Amino acid sequence: MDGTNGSLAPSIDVKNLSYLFPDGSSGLKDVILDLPPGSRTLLIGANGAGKTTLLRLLSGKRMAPSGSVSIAGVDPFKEGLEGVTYLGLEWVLNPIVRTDIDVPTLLASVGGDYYSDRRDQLVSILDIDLSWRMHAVSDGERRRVQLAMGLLRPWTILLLDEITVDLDLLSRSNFLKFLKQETETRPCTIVYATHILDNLADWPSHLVHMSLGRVKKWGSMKDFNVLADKSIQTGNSQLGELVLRWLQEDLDERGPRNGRGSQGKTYQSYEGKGGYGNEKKSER
Ligand SMILES: Nc1ncnc2c1ncn2[C@@H]1O[C@H](COP(=O)(O)OP(=O)(O)OP(=O)(O)O)[C@@H](O)[C@H]1O
Repeated sequence: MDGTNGSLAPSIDVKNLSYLFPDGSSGLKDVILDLPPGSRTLLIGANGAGKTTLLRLLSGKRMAPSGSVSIAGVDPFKEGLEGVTYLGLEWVLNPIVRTDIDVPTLLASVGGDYYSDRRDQLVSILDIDLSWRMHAVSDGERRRVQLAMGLLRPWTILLLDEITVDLDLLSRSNFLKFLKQETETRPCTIVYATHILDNLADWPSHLVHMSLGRVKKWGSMKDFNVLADKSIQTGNSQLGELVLRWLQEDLDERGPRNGRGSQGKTYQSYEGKGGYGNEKKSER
């Protein structure tokens, strides 16, 4: 926990949280987490590990899990969650940001005139040109405007599902600095799911490692003994090396998706079922 406002910030407390998708398949199994007020947590895991599922549950977007979730002492499934911002794919895909609309109008639509100081700060940090029209900007420029929109209201919990992939290195670095400063200057807590660890080693206060719908490990950066310097052999940060080891262990435990002993299908099991193989054969 950093800063003087940490104790006023919300904690995230998850006990034995399990979730089944509507098709009956398992989404989360007995997830236990205790993230302190004012923490900045990186949520780490291979594709399909369950990061989005967990973030959506924490935001109250999915219902009726077994187990309990408490955010700042409030159960997001029973009571409305004030101050929780979840920024993920659905939010990114909102079509309004591809129409012929100007930036000031968009920012005003999410409270920009009310939170004018924050608006001006975000416009500056994300290097946004107020004369842009949204149908005529690059992907990264559009993402910067979206981030300003998403972060404008002063949230107390921010759940970020990798949405910085389009940002150039400097914009991403400034954005992450801004988030760090937020947790240090006002009561708020962040969980950020990402695969991109470049220049991130001194950002998190906590790490969570997920695999196959479970939280395998979590703790503070100190618990994991991760420093911000680079490995002499590979040039990777110690954080990068730790995560590579975790993902390799997960793959070794699970086995390849279509390999022997896995539950995944093989190409063979698709033969005769109208897959690509069949179409190609019939063309010959
Ligand atoms: N609606 C659904 N019904 C059934 N299974 C689903 C559904 N949505 C996701 N899954 C499965 O749940 C698992 C976890 O998905 P999730 O999106 O949470 O992973 P993730 O860790 O966020 O992955 P990524 O890094 O690729 O974004 C995956 O194996 C996925 O196929």
